[in-house]
Amino acid sequence: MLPVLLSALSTLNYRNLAPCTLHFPEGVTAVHGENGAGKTNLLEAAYLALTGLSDVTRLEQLVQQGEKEAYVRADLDSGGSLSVQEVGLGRGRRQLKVDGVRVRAGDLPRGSAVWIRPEDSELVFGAPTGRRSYLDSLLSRVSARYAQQLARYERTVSQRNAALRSGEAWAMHVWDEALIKLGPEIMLVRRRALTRLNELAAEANTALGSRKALTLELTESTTPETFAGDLLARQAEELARGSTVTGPHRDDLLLTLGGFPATEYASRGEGRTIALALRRAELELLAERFGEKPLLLIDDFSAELDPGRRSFLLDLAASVPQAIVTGTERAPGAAQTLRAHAGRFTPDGDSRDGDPPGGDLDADADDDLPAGDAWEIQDVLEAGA
Ligand SMILES: Nc1ncnc2c1ncn2[C@@H]1O[C@H](COP(=O)(O)OP(=O)(O)OP(=O)(O)O)[C@@H](O)[C@H]1O
Repeated sequence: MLPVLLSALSTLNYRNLAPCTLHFPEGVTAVHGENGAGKTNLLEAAYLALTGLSDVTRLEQLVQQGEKEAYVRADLDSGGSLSVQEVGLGRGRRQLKVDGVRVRAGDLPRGSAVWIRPEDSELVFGAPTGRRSYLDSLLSRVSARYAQQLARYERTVSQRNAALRSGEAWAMHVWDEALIKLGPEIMLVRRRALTRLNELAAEANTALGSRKALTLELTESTTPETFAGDLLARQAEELARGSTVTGPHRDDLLLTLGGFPATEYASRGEGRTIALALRRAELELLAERFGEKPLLLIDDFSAELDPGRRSFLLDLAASVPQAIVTGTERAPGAAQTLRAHAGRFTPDGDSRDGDPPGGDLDADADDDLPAGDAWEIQDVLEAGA
């Protein structure tokens, strides 16, 4: 299958980024610049335009301060077949279009990008929620049915929790029935996927030079077989606490390094290594599922990493059809190098192939964007458009 390449990314009113259209060649684009220049924001915008996903709690955080709406657009090229994905953002609103037609987030190509960043260490050291959402968001991308069942399950848990808080013991059997229909399938898909994810993460951990074995295992609060009985048995406790305490929404992904739980025992560096292994496993799983390697976005390739692990990241970037690698220093061996400064990106003269600077970049190219104040943002954001 031909890889899908990001040929251009346009943004308007996105965080601190100046309006721009950046063009990307095949291979690695290195983006370097001082702290706060906008490097992470660029990767975040690319990830959003490609996948429709963002992990901010409020969408308005993505809109430039003082503005009401923001817009990002990805121009994609798959062996000459072109398509455009657009995302419009407003207060609490997000609208997506593919080739001008409104779509839902789940309709965007689900395996198109993987984002690796220093904050990934939180997957190891943070609360179970982060590890669960790593697994759920990966499985939701691998299987549309999983995404749908999980959304239904989570909605049912919220409704059941509301009923528990109102002391509606009489209504519990209705919610329990719905959970018992949805929960076991979620648990079984997680178990199956984890077998493969575990192998991929272990391979990546070895490739990263770790001498301690990494294993991934689910810590389940219940099982498909016992879920119905567990819900009944804990109903009194749940009514007292006002929340559902058993079910796949309470599972954790247990990471073990050298036989010890990594969350409690791993060093900072080991934690970063495990997080890198998890991201490479994500990339490999998506590639196996969709038959092509995703665009790789690597934020701050040198942060907290020794030379061996930096080379691992750079080799990983070189192994995919296209990657964007940021850092305060310039990633070596790139096909294109951009310098970030105050939300703007200018070409570095020193690109590997000696191309004249600027050939691939069109910063501040307002003429490439829809013209006028309201331009297509309004169109993209219009409810029901
Ligand atoms: N909604 C917003 N409007 C305007 N500016 C914003 C908004 N959100 C974030 N910023 C600013 O964007 C700037 C760039 O942030 P970004 O994380 O992209 O920098 P960076 O180049 O990755 O830096 P570092 O090397 O420190 O990681 C920050 O100064 C931040 O305050």
